[in-house]
Amino acid sequence: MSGQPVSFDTSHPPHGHPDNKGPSTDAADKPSTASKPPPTKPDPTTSDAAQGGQPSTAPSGSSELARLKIRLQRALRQFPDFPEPGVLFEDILPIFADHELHGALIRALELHVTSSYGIGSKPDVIVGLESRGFLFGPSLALRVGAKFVPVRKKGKLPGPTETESFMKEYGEDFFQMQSDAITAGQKVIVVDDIIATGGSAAAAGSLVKKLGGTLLGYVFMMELDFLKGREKLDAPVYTLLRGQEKSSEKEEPTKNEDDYDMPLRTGGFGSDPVPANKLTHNREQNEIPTHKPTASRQTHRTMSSGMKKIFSDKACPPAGPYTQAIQAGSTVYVSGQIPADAQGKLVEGSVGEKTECCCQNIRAVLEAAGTDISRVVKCNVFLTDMANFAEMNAVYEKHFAHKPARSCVAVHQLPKGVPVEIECIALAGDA
Ligand SMILES: O=P(O)(O)OC[C@H]1O[C@H](OP(=O)(O)OP(=O)(O)O)[C@H](O)[C@@H]1O
Ligand SMILES: Nc1ncnc2[nH]cnc12
Repeated sequence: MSGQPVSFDTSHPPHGHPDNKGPSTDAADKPSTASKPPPTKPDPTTSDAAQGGQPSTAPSGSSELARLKIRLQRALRQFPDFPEPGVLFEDILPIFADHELHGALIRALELHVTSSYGIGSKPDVIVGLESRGFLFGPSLALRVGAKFVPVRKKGKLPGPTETESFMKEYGEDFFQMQSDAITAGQKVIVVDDIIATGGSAAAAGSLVKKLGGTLLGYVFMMELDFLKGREKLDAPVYTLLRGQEKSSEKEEPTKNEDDYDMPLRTGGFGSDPVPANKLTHNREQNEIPTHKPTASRQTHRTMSSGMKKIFSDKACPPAGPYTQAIQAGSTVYVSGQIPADAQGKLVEGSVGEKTECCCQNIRAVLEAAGTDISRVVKCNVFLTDMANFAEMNAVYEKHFAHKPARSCVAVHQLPKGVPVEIECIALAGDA
């Protein structure tokens, strides 16, 4: 799928532009400057051939890095609606499928590390996150003379381990490191392909610190800027390539193919609505595509399904393959709301306080849909214990004063061990 507009601003050279030989304007270039060349001498494995045909005249670290980045950026692909509808998936694998690009990637990362962490702050350990961090972490470690240590999902590493939890698409997950993987005071860089919400990287950073390591920083191939994952990290963050920068381009005029004079990356849907949580769902209210969209079609045109996704950043974000609410015609279907806040964190307290949180989430989602709680037609309340009915009801009736139709059932279990969940169906604002 070529010829799709891209979303990043015009200060960035577009993907694949034939004239794009100048240095990237990416802020990520900053740590490496001509006045601060890499402290280590290039070794034979960083020769032109190994680097995929870089010029034989040794360029300065920063200009070489800029050129490598342009080549790498062109190779990226995006797949809309993978692994589920509404997700714009960044595919880094074409880089590894081409040995020159693969070499370029490792060289680019090496340039960053050697120029940013000179003598005295050279990393002792590169920590890679399962599983895509394993694709390049070991090669980078070899290049910079560090050891490689994996962070793995729970239950994969033998012997004593340290464990850290983090939130991902289907609830909580756990990362582990072997307890003896890092010795106290060792300097560590954490690497991974993508930082999205930052949960995985933050958990890895915590593990490094638990083991006594000194966290020098994080290095990613790509960042989904709008998710602000880097705010979860307390060490410097470097991102090599440009990822999705915005959750939606709704406010901007649709660009035409003619606005671009170059081939764009295969499968690029950069101007499309883009993901927002761990699996990066569309952040705003977006139409659900029912077929593979063309660039202009997916750029904010009404889709033939007529369904609209609703998202509120004031309610608990989706924690799986669902949307907070879907508007279909004049009806809004709100997914079951559990007592978790806008960061997805479970609220503590009584069943009454938890019911209050469920109701507040419903209010926020309905508001995002342009309607409100007084237009709720039907509620379904799920309790894990009917003994909590009265306490739930006392809070519920304050919110649903107009007494919509309701069912209340006791269920064996609810997600994340919560005692109450409430879903509802409402009339849309314009109904
Ligand atoms: O910043 P976050 O929101 O935590 O998301 C980023 C993580 O998500 C992806 O991994 P995934 O869990 O899909 O596993 P994989 O690498 O095994 O595919 C990606 O490779 C990062 O590790
Ligand atoms: N949009 C995305 N593409 C690839 N990997 C991801 N991990 C989290 N979000 C992702």
